[in-house]
Amino acid sequence: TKAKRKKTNEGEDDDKDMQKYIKKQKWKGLVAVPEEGKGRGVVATRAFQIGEVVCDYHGKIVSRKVGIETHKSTIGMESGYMFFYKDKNGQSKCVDAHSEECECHPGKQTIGRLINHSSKRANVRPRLYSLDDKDVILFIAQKGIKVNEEILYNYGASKKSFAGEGLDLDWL
Ligand SMILES: C[S@@+](CC[C@H](N)C(=O)[O-])C[C@H]1O[C@@H](n2cnc3c(N)ncnc32)[C@H](O)[C@@H]1O
Repeated sequence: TKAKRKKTNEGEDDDKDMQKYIKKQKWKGLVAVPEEGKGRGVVATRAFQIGEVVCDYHGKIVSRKVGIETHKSTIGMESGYMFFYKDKNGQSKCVDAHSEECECHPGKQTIGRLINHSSKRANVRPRLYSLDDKDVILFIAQKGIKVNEEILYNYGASKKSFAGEGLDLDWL
């Protein structure tokens, strides 16, 4: 029916928009702001519905091994911007976002790398997506998100896990 077709088209349009935002790293409804005790953080400037794509974690896809090496060699402002995951073939990989500016978007601060951690107040969760055969880590709203709410996800790390080794992670 017409209504059904319209709905399908709307879904396709949403997908096209999302792919454009991933490629251009131009997500809507988010702003980076200073968050007390956490450095910077990401806050919603519009409401997000449960299940909506909020943004992605943008960086360079590397192997877990390379990710660990880079993680160990980064300090200060460049430390803590690695996203470890398993790809669709079960291979351990890492999104390396340690550089303030990535190679593919010079002069641009990508927003996903600025999302802070919370185990109790997380409102987005990561989901693996593929675009042009490249892995993309999307953040999906796991509950309704209101304007001015900080975007948070559970890093899934603890003081004892790899990310915490030798680091002063009081906030975990
Ligand atoms: C991926 S970055 C998040 C953005 C970071 N706050 C910034 O200003 O660039 C991860 C780092 O943010 C800080 N961080 C994340 N969640 C935090 C929290 N709940 N409390 C305090 N610091 C946090 C830690 O320094 C961590 O290494």
